Amino acid sequence: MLIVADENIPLLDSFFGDIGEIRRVSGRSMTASDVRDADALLVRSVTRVNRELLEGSRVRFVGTATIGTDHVDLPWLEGAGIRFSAAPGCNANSVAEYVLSVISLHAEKQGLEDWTNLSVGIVGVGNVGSELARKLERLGFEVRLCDPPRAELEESRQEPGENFVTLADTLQCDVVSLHTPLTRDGSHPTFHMIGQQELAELSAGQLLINAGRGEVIDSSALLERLAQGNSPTVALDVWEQEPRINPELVDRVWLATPHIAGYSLEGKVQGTEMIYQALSQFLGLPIRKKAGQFLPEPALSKLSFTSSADEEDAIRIALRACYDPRRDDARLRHAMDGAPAERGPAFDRLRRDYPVRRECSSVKIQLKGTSKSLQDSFRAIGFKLKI
Ligand SMILES: NC(=O)C1=CN([C@@H]2O[C@H](COP(=O)(O)OP(=O)(O)OC[C@H]3O[C@@H](n4cnc5c(N)ncnc54)[C@H](O)[C@@H]3O)[C@@H](O)[C@H]2O)C=CC1
Ligand SMILES: O=C(O)C(=O)[C@H](O)COP(=O)(O)O
Repeated sequence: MLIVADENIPLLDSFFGDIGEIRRVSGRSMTASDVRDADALLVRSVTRVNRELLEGSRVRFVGTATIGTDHVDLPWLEGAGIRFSAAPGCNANSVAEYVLSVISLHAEKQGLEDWTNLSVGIVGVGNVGSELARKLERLGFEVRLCDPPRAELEESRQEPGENFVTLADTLQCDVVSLHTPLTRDGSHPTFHMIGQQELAELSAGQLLINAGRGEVIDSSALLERLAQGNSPTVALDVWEQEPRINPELVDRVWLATPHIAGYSLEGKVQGTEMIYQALSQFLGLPIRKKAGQFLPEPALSKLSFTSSADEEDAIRIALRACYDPRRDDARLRHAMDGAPAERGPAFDRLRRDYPVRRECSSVKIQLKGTSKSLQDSFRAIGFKLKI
């Protein structure tokens, strides 16, 4: 059995080595000739999986080690009888931690003494949005949720569900965080969902975060908005036309990262684990391996705080010890300084050579004499506590 896989999927040998022969190829430049004699294809988000890639091949199974599936022509795969599996939720916690770190930096920049005074609107309340909402609510933030597809579903089932609000209501919040998939059809398409009109609703003091897909924001409209007065602060992890992103937009936004919100080691390895499970099931093989067995000891495993610690400082220190988006921002800005033809490859290299980043759950926090509210905050973020 031949498995063709994106070389950037971690732990290929550990998970798939005893299932078949593995051929590693570049996900970005994968062609039909790379996959023609494969039985299974394993990809990440940078490979367009469609008729052009797969027609005439032996491929019977496609797995993507990602949450998003907008790079895959699902109707075509179904019509061709090819089994497909994604990795829903694999890196949801990683994205939620990215957003928390961004909000904490924003609160500090605003000189806020208590970051929970910010209201947060979440657009798209699936695996990522729900995980983020859970953490924020436990921390004490006011959170507004916008998810028309879920709202309609719950209404049609007459289920008591979340108290969803409209996009317009969400845009009134101090922070607006986008977590929808990229869709172009259906009753709630997200392509350019945030355009000129929506951007005009946002003003200085507000923070707009996009860690969903770049095309959810109309970037020409965003560039225009950022050139006007009273414009919002913007943090972008995802971009239109990756990897050849617009350097002018990078210049104009406050935080710019190269689509790495979901790049915790845990998130990536769980993605591999989920497609390993799906392929094993498809082939009728037992599932013997688990992500946890391949996760190394974290470089930072313990942090201590005593009663003298200021609560806001303690949370900031701990969050940023795990993940500080400013490092990724600096790397991306540096990559954009290169020659125009070099920028796309540089964007991809930042992602390929991404340093190991561990989630907050890998760090144990030792607390001596600290308040109950600080303990609750650490737990809400996902840290383990030793009191
Ligand atoms: N930046 C990064 O590294 C990552 C980005 N992502 C992106 O985040 C997206 C969301 O991930 P999950 O929460 O796991 O997906 P999910 O499928 O669990 O949830 C998406 C939610 O968005 C809602 N939605 C759809 N259209 C909407 C609209 N027009 N307005 C408001 N809500 C709408 C859906 O009803 C659903 O509840 C993924 O599709 C992917 O594109 C995911 C992981 C990492
Ligand atoms: O899971 C998703 O969806 C994502 O956006 C991934 O984090 C993207 O990572 P790559 O597949 O582009 O490495």
